[in-house]
Amino acid sequence: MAVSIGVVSVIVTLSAILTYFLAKILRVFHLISKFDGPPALPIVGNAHLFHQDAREFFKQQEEWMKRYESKGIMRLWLGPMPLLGVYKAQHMEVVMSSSRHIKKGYVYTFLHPWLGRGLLTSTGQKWFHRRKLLTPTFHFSILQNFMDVFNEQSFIMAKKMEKFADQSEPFNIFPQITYCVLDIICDTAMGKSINAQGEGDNEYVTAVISMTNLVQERMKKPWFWPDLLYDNIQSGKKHANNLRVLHDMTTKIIKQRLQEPPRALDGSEEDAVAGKRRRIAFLDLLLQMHREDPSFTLEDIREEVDTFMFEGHDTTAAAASWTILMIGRHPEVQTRLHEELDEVFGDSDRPITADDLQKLQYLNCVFKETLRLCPSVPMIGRDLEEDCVIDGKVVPKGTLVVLGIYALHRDPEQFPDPEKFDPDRFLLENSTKRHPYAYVPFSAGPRNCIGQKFAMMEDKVILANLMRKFSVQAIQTMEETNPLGELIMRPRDGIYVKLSRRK
Ligand code: HEM
Repeated sequence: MAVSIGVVSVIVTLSAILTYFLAKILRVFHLISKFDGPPALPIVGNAHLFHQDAREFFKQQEEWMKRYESKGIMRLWLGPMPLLGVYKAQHMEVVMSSSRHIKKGYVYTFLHPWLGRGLLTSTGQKWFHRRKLLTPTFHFSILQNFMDVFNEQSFIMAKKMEKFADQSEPFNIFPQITYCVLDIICDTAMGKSINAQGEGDNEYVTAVISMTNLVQERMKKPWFWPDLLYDNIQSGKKHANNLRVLHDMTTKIIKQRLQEPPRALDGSEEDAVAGKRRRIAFLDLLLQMHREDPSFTLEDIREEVDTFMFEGHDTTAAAASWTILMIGRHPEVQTRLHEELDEVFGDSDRPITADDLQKLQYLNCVFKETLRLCPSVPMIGRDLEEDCVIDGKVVPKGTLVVLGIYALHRDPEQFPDPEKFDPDRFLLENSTKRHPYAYVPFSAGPRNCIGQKFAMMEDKVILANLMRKFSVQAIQTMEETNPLGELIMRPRDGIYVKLSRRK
């Protein structure tokens, strides 16, 4: 009798657990099925439809987004996992403005080995604390100190470009800009000059570029996801090797700098050898925080320096390169830009100041319009930790919400004739009525890009210093560059241009 009571209670408990999970699954299925999307199969969902080729996959996403454009919501099943793509301003607002939906999607875990649980990858209280701690490091007064670096490196790049000027063969400008922004981010994040723009191979630069590519490759290929498998294939071994180079370098620099006397954080100190102001880097500010509060450890500092290195190079390189493509394809825009630059700088080749940037309003519009059509971060993933309501329907906890910035920026209700490149859309008089979440290349709300002002200043200095010297002619359409919409939106086939000297 005692045995049968035991058996019955086990069966009852198991049934209760099973019923609980089944009810949960059915609830998710029931709620998600209220949203439209391509027909799905049991178990695999829509995974069998996905193109393996990166370019074809991006085109497929564009085609799907178009199909469900009127609502700006599209449902997909990644196997048994529900995914909701949203790309109307009012839906973006629901997720982006909330301080509850801040958990990054699963694919961000592939950044953990490199970036740890730093600002980009952490969530909950840890993220909140870090964000509060780091926000002052991006204050305008700190960024102004970086203008020297932006000018110095973009002058080096413009000088190097002279060899391409007036030659009949086009060249790929994307790698040149990437090396320039790598020099800038190493100098501003770590206070270290690595001379990526120099001729020689640099182990650290090679590792940053290779690591970024490997992480993107792994995100795209679910069969690369289990560590046990990944660690034993060629990509995984390369990943491990890069990781050693990257962490060795940042650890070495942090330790070196810790031995030195702290630098004046207002950048007022003179360098006795160089005879000019000693620059400060983000690292100096982070070390100061460590001195004041050792619970912010050296490992925490490394996470943040690595995060700035990762987030601060590909994004800005892509944005500046796409802008050059757009300028090179629109002669009327180029003429207006040259007129504005001539008005501010005349014949002078002096460095650009923060005040000059304020005056370069048309450049600002050109850059913003480029980020509309070619947002460096084309989409963002959020793992819902609680239900939310989008378009009057409940989206259940556990759904991966993909905020489609690329598609959002093409909403004809917000941007009539959306494929047309028209910088005037961003003149003050044309943008005041737009929904605040219709244009979000840097995301918006509590989890927006902390480096937004840095990126805008840096890229505008790079572009202005190039365009003061050269005219540019692009030989591809955007389509012909074969854009890929991965973690970063980048041209698969590079950006080929011809340059001619202005004077
Ligand atoms: C054109 C250049 C850039 C664009 C378009 C851009 C865009 C973005 C976007 C869309 C996000 C949100 C990502 C998400 O929620 O998953 C983000 C986050 C972030 N960005 Fe940027 N970014 C740029 C440049 C930079 C630079 C130069 C830095 C650093 C120096 C930087 C540092 C960060 C960090 C640390 C985060 C995470 C913030 C947080 O979660 O609190 N970004 N960026």
